[in-house]
Amino acid sequence: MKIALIAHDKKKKDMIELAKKYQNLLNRHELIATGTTGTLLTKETGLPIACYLSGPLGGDQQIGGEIAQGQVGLVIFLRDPMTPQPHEPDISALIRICDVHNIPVATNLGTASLLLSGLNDKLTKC
Ligand SMILES: O=C(CO)COP(=O)(O)O
Repeated sequence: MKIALIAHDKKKKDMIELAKKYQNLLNRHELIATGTTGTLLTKETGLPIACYLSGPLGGDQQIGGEIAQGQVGLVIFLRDPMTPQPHEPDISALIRICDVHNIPVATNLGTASLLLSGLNDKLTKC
């Protein structure tokens, strides 16, 4: 499954910890990410990640395009609800396109942990 990983700046530390915790699971999937998130995750975890443009430069839209084409199965998007983002329309569009195509999207750490542990359970039972 292709999994998209995206985190706003104040959530990048949480994303790194999450990726380390679920490293074995993530390793079994194809990973894509917005530019800064992906670069940081690769450096911190060694996971192979295809890095797209940085979010404010169009990375959210690139990932949204893949979701619209049915290529992404899960989105982890750790959003910062306390900081205004210059590309807010792109962020809304990304969440919307997940809803349009019924793609699971976690926008906070609690949901992300639940989704990844659920996926882990499912794979270990197979
Ligand atoms: O802004 C983002 C998502 O909206 C994340 O982009 P970066 O991973 O490039 O910081």
